[in-house]
Amino acid sequence: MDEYVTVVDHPLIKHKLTLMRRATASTQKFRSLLREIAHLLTYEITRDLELTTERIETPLEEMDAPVLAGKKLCFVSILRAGNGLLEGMVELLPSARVGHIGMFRDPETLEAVEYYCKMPDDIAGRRVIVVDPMLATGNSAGAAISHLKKLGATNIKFLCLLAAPEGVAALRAEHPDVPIYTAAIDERLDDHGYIRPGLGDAGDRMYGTK
Ligand SMILES: O=P(O)(O)OC[C@H]1O[C@H](OP(=O)(O)OP(=O)(O)O)[C@H](O)[C@@H]1O
Ligand SMILES: O=c1cc[nH]c(=O)[nH]1
Ligand SMILES: [Mg+2]
Repeated sequence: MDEYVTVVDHPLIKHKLTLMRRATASTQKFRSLLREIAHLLTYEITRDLELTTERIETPLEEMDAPVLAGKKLCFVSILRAGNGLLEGMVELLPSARVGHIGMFRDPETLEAVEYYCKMPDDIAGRRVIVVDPMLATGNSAGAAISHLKKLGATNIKFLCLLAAPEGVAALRAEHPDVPIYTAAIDERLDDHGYIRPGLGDAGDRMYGTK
């Protein structure tokens, strides 16, 4: 891998991801773990946010205290499963703008089919973080990022929970300017485009649709 791929390596993330992988994890447990991991991943992916200072008064004296500058952030959730990560992210950064892009994978071709898109008008000027728990073939993330670039976005990162080596390679090739952050890279993709060992279908596990 290269410097554009960050595996966020932390014992808490590894432990919580293991709990999510277990086939016995309930829908409720799966969702709450995803939200918790989203907090930890957000901590890492926002490490380079600029700061400025504000003059404040503590109970004892005045000081110049650090605050986030600009706050021109936009999170883009790839529906449906992206919303599980998004929820945890907006808890940490409640002033971020949010865009949604609906994608499903054609089960035969594994190509991404877009069915919805709603973005803030000023997306071109924002730092964009695209989120989807699963990076399998890379088709969904690649198509979502291409759409955002057509809308003028130039500063884009991609955040997922679990990636296949094939998806990382495909996304690096299609969008070499987009850094990828993930909690883990698994062994492989299977013949149906599932990440192995993986955790199954993230959307179905989050929403109990299977
Ligand atoms: O890298 P890819 O091969 O494109 O696979 C990853 C995509 O597959 C899943 O979505 P799915 O199509 O199951 O839709 P859902 O989120 O509505 O369940 C997942 O949430 C990603 O969006
Ligand atoms: O393993 C996979 C692959 C694509 N989408 C998922 O939700 N899981
Ligand atoms: Mg999807």
